[in-house]
Amino acid sequence: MKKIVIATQNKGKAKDFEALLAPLGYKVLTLLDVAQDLDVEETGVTFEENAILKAEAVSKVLGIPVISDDSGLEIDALNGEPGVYSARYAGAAKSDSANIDKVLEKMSGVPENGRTARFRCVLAVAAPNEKTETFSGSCEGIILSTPQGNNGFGYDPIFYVPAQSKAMAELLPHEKAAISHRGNALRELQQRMPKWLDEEKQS
Ligand SMILES: O=c1nc[nH]c2c1ncn2[C@H]1C[C@H](O)[C@@H](COP(=O)(O)OP(=O)(O)OP(=O)(O)O)O1
Ligand SMILES: [Mg+2]
Repeated sequence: MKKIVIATQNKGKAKDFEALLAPLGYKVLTLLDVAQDLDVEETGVTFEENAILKAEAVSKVLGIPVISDDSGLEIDALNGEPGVYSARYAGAAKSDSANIDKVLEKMSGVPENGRTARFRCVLAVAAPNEKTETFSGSCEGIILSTPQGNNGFGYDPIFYVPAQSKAMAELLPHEKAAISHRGNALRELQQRMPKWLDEEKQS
C-alpha cells in the first residue's frame, strides 16, 4: 500500500485524511505516528504561509515528501475571525470546546441571515529539492447558535452546511469528505498532482 505522511498533530484532520485517501489506496501517517514532538511554530499570517512553513520544516527533518494542512473558520460577522488563529482562538491550550464557546458568545444576538461563514483549507506539498506547491479549498456554511452532532472535530458542531441540511458534525466521515474544504483542496491537489509526488508512491 502507498504511504503518505500528513504533517499534522491533529487527530481530527488525520481522520478526515483517512476518509479521503484510503479509497485512493493510501495509508495515511501523521506526525502522531512518525514524529510526535515535531512541532512547527505557525508564524505566518495566511493559511498559505503556515501550510508552507509546516510542510517544508517536516519534509526537511524527515527527508521525504509530505503534505501539510493549514485551515480555519472565517466568520463574516466577525470580519473573518478566527481565520488563521482558529486553533488558538480561546488561548494557546487549543481547546475545541473553548473555541466554540468563544465563537458562540461573540455571535450571540447575530440573526440567522448574518451568520454566514466558511471553512478554508490550504494544503502544501513539499519534498527535498522540489518546489513547494499549494492547493486550496473552501466550504460555505452558517454558524449555529447551539452545537449539534458528535462527528468530526474543531468547529464542526457549530457549522451548519445548507447543502446537506446538517451540521458538519452530523455528517459521516465520507459525507464530510465529499463536501469539505479539506476534500475540495485535496481534489484540487489530485487534479494538479506534482509529478514527483505521484512518482514517490511507496510500497
Ligand atoms: O474540518 C474542520 N472542521 C472543524 N474545524 C476545523 C476544520 N478544519 C480546520 N478547523 C479548525 C480547527 C482548528 O481550530 C483550526 C485549524 O488550525 P491548524 O493550525 O490548521 O491545525 P492544528 O493546529 O489543529 O493542527 P496542525 O497545525 O498540527 O495541522 O481550524
Ligand atoms: Mg496548527
